[in-house]
Amino acid sequence: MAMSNTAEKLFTELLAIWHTHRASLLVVAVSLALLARFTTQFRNAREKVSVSPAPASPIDEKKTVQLRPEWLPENTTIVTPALNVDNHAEDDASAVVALPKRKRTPKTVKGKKTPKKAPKPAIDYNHTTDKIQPLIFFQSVTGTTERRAKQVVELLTAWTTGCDQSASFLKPQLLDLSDIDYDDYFISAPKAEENTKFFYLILAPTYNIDTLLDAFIENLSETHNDFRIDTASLGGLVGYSVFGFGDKEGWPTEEEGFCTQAKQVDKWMARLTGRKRAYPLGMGDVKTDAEDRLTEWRLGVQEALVEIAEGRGLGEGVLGSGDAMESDEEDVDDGDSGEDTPRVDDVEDLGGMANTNTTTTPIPVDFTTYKGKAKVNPNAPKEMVPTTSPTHAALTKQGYSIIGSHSGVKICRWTKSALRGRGSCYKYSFYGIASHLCMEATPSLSCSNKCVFCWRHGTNPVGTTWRWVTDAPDVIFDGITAAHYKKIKMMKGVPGVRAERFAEAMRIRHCALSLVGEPIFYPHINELLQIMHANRISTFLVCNAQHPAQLASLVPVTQLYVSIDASNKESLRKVDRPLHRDYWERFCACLDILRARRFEQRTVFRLTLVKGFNMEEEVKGYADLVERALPCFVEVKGVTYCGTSAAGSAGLTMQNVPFYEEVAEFVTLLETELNSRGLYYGIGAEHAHSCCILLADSNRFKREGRWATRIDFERFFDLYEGKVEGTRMENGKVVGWKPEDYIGPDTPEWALWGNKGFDPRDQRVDRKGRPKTEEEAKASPKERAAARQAALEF
Ligand SMILES: Cc1cc2nc3c(=O)[nH]c(=O)nc-3n(C[C@H](O)[C@H](O)[C@H](O)COP(=O)(O)O)c2cc1C
Ligand code: SF4
Repeated sequence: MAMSNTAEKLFTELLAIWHTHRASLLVVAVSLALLARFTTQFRNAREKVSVSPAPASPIDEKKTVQLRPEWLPENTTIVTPALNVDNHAEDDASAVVALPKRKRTPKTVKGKKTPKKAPKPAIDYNHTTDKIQPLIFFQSVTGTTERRAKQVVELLTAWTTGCDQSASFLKPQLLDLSDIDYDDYFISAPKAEENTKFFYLILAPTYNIDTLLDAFIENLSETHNDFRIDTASLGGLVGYSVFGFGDKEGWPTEEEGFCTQAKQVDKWMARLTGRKRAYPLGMGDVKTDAEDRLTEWRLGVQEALVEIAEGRGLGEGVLGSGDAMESDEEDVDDGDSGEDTPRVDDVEDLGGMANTNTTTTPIPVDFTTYKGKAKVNPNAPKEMVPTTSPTHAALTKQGYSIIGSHSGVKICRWTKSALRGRGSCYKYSFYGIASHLCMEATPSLSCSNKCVFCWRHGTNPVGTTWRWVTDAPDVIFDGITAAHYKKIKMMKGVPGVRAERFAEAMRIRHCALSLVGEPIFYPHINELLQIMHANRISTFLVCNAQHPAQLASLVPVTQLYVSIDASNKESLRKVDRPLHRDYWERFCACLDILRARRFEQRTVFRLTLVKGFNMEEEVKGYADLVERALPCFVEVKGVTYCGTSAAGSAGLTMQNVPFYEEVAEFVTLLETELNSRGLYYGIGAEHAHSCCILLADSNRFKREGRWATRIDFERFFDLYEGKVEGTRMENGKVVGWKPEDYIGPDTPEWALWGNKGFDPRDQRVDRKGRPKTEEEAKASPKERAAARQAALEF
């Protein structure tokens, strides 16, 4: 009872206080709430700042590299859920600011796209003054399409010279899509005389594996979606038509994949030309009717050419005249309703319309039999190099072991040479890596360049984004090491193999991630590197300076390379033939990243000199690049001629291979130029046999007047594993150590400039394996040229 009275009294008093101070209490409560909210916001903001910690390494400039959204990786296809946990490339890196990742979409839209609708077909052709230049493009992996394209050119040439309208035609030209620069033909019509008008014919096979055609199609789509470029930028053409080759035995219907890539090419060309399809897409089955279908198509094309030449145009609005909306795939991502398009026929109806004769113009059903829903998902990821592909066959024939579907390993000539005591490659002379302890591998056989000196043109997978089935890093590691050991074991019975070296070789100490392709393209490169480091395998990684986002987020390696294939934008375009249109901006961003990381890991510029392409007049330009990135080392190497037809078609011959003396002269000039700018690089070592010379930063890699370019590998791992006090790896970043901390012994006398770089403990042999005397070892230029051909790439 007493308790209840007290409570009642307390309640009455509180009520009285509330009535008296109601206003002030409310003000206090609101203020407290506002303060609490403000504090929370402030704390969140601070937490966000700390997500990008300041670089732990002693980076002197705090210069940040802006990563553009379009440089961030996309389209990573993961095969097992376990792989999905960490796509490293989305992380940021020291001194690198990553912009928010753009939406995952196969498109590269870089701004607002205007206009949305492709213009109606209007042919800018004056039949009294203009001439038609037919260009016949083809892509071929096994040669069928190339042969057929040549036939078409021959027949068209005969027809254009003999027909009534012959005065209107220029001689048809044949162009291989593997060799041309897309930008010269597929952004806008090529530059020519004012009264020359172009007509494109494209002959394309279909492959359900990656070929160069994937890159071509991607390029067409990017051009269409690039806001800087007119949506119908090929509107200047007078017309186009596509013919596809496929195989009905393996891909019986279009739904099952017959000629899908030709259909895609046709779709994008319709868009890019503003619906100037002069004749419907033709398709032929290589095993049955290809010849008949091709003849039929060619005759149709000729008729269309006559109409254009006589000033009758393409026949606007008529089916087959190039309506850009004719495919079920064409509009999925465009947001284009197509409301005012004269003929937005649903493709599923086209076959039906033809059959029921509801249209006045017959549809050549043999060519375009669009019907039914696709059962095969055209966007399903492909294997980069499936076992059934010509690329797989070609690589295997050349001694590569393909691991999974996108990685490769090969034991190089130097590994064999070192096993037999006949000398290691330049990596031994410069850095102390004995070739028999080295494994050469890549987790990505694909690349985003088509360098003139690359032997893989035509069959190699290329692309600007990773879009393949992805293998797990541990599977790749197990596969490449097992394949490497297997190949080493095969050397057991080879005459001259030294027992002790053979035994040593059964423990891989080093991995050169460079072979072919672009290793940082592989989305799980960081995990793969970490597995290697955990096994105390040191890593040299060479990248092509086209993937700044991946480079920025790469974990430290023992030595990080960037290929510098030219000193300026124009020259880089000619030498590397990059697929990325913003290749120069990407390249420069990679240089800035290299500069930011030069105190974390040893950074290297790799120059490959090609006479007539990137040597002459470029010393100053290369010096500018060195000044920009300040790499620890600059390796200068003469190109190795691969002697394939691909090299020939890229315009490369033996004349483009510089002599060692020419490389030496170039390096001396570069050294002088750098020194004149206060950049004290000097020639630290040479390996004449590989036509390779090393420039090194003398402030960092010279001790008491002696060059110290070699690496202390054990020390590298001790630092990496935190076994040296104050050092560790933290979140994939170096803490408490720098490249100078793992410098090895002085560069040996025999590797220094002027001594040619051959370890005297090894035996020099001639090309037939016979021992060379000291005198014979002083090779003539001719012998050196021959040796240079034998020298392997990295
Ligand atoms: C690995 C491989 C994959 C192929 N994929 C397809 C396909 O998906 N659809 C198709 O219609 N034909 C396909 N073909 C058949 C080729 O398109 C056909 O053989 C063509 O003629 C090859 O042309 P080329 O010799 O000019 O490279 C494929 C052939 C190979 C060897
Ligand atoms: S970067 Fe290497 S693999 Fe790629 S195209 Fe150039 S040479 Fe070939």
